[in-house]
Amino acid sequence: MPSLALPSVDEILDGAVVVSLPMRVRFRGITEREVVLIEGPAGWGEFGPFPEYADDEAAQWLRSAIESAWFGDPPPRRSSVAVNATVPAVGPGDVPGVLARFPGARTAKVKVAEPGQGLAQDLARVRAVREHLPNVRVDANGGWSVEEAVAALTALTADGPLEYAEQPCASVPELVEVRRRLPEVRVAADESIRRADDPLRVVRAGGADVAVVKVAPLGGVRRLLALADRLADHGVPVVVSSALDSAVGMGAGLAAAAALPDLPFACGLGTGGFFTADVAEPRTMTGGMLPVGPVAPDPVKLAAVRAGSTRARWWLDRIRRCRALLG
Ligand SMILES: O=C(O)CCC(=O)c1ccccc1C(=O)O
Ligand SMILES: [Mg+2]
Repeated sequence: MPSLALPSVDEILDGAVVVSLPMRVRFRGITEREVVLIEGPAGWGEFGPFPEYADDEAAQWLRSAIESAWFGDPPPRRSSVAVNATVPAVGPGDVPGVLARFPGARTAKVKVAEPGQGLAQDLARVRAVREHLPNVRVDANGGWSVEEAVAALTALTADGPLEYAEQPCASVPELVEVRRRLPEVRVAADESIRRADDPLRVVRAGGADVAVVKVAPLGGVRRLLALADRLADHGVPVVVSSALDSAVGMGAGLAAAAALPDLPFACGLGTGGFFTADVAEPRTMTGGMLPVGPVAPDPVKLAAVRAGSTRARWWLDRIRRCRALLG
């Protein structure tokens, strides 16, 4: 991919569609997910860096969208991928309704350390999930101090096993310390990889047992696969996860998961059900698995979720700036 010529900004913007997908539940503080779909000779790609990301970080997401639309997916090694249920910071009473959107999933990732909530709420939510599913991981999005992480993970593992704790604390030294204090709890790094200049730093420092990897922030499927290769040299397996992607972006995540030589954990690619409308017919989850393969947007569905002209202009300007940064 780096050796291939990138399309011009006019080629990228020709046919680009800005969409706003309404969400069923608040997640990451948002209730509407805006992304841009671009079309190239190999199919469709998705550009959806979160609005607060600076251009240098967002440029990697553009590289990823270009890869999908101009160069397509690498060969798959599997035709379907096991996914986890993703449980936002809801009350225990809402857990069954959330889990119902992930038919057959045996693993749940439960959000914890939500601002404004406490350990009692995390424990209640995780307990409610354990009544339905055997396998639970938690994601704190860096929300705990080391002391809070040790207390929370001790309490959460007193009740039952945890597959791993994703980004319990924000910084690499804190992750290293949590691992040292709780050697029996696996730590997964997400933001320490996705938002780092050097995605291997956390692993070299001894801060992660598992790496959560997302296609767009890493600059595309092939870059993700190259990173997974290097992580494997350190004995660290990867879990491919979404960035709240539309059905098009999810195709890239599924393509990456399908191309990996080893895939020991369920992937966080089941979040399509968070949207009440998407750009294509939702993939059908059966037995906790999603089928691999690209999708093209459905023109009728696309028209229904098209963003207004002010937001569209903002996104297309952002693409212009990011394309310039890719050189
Ligand atoms: O991994 C999953 O189960 C779903 C994806 C997810 O949690 C996520 C989606 C968008 C932004 C951040 C995150 C995250 O892992 O923190
Ligand atoms: Mg995470």
